[in-house]
Amino acid sequence: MGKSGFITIVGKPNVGKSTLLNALVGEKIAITSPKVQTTRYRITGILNEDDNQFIFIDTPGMHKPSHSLGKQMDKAATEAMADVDCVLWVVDQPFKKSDEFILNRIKHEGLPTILVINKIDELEKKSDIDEIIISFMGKYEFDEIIPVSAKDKTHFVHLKNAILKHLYEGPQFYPEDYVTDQSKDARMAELIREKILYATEQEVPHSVAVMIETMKVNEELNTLDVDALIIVERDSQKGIIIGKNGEMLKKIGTQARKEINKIFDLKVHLTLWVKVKKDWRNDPQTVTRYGYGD
Ligand SMILES: Nc1nc2c(ncn2[C@@H]2O[C@H](COP(=O)(O)OP(=O)(O)OP(=O)(O)O)[C@@H](O)[C@H]2O)c(=O)[nH]1
Repeated sequence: MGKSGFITIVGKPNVGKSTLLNALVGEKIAITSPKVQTTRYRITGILNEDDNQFIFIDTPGMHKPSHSLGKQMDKAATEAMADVDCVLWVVDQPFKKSDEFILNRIKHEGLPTILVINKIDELEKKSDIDEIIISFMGKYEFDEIIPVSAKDKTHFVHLKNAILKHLYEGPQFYPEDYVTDQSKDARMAELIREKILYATEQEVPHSVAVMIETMKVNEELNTLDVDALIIVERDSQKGIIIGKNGEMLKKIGTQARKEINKIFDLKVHLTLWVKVKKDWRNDPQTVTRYGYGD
């Protein structure tokens, strides 16, 4: 009988948690970007392999929260560490004082934890990996310390074998064709947000939320008509997202549509709307309504 279980992926913002999740599952489940704090809620990605089922939980990068959205993100990451079989703590640099925040939570949960050193493709010398390993030694009784590259899928067999030791024999939790707990709406909204993260700078990416308003099958054209709402915090941000003569919005729409078509094997007709909701990230109710709350 195969094994199955839950594995939470935690770490600071931008260390490559979502890239690792996608690479392990073999499908784009979570959006990724070079901007910090891309992931805003916990996302489950499921890998079925050789009768085993790995249920990975990707979490928002842990940081000291400064607004309601940040508090919800932090809560999502912390709660995802309860009741799991194993934790992957992803890092890409030697231990710093700022890592104590996560270390203390890991110590508090006391779960089997694998330290995953990511982005080794970017390191020039083997001694750079050693430096990271040494800096984390003695901080916690890590089950294993495994250097990987989520980008190149390096040392994945070793990583999966290390995880398997903590999973349990028994029936699988999800059907074999199930890859994520996210709804189609949520995945589409996230793909649109990803294109905005790449297209905008400074505070704009962090001020954006995306919601799918309506989704209707158009039988005449054999398309799926999707209306999505992009929410920003200020009028100036609305101007940036729309761009001169609407060019920015058009670019975001085209990129999102192409990827949605590919991932869902669909023909989508996507219409984007932009709305200002002042300081929405500071309003707990709005944060929840936009899908980032409990
Ligand atoms: N070179 C290299 N880049 C990587 C690797 N893994 C992730 N990245 C890049 O690092 C950046 C952040 O990746 P994400 O997967 O979004 O990071 P995250 O930890 O989920 O980020 P948050 O959502 O902010 O917590 C992206 O630009 C990725 O392409 C890797 O193994 N090698």
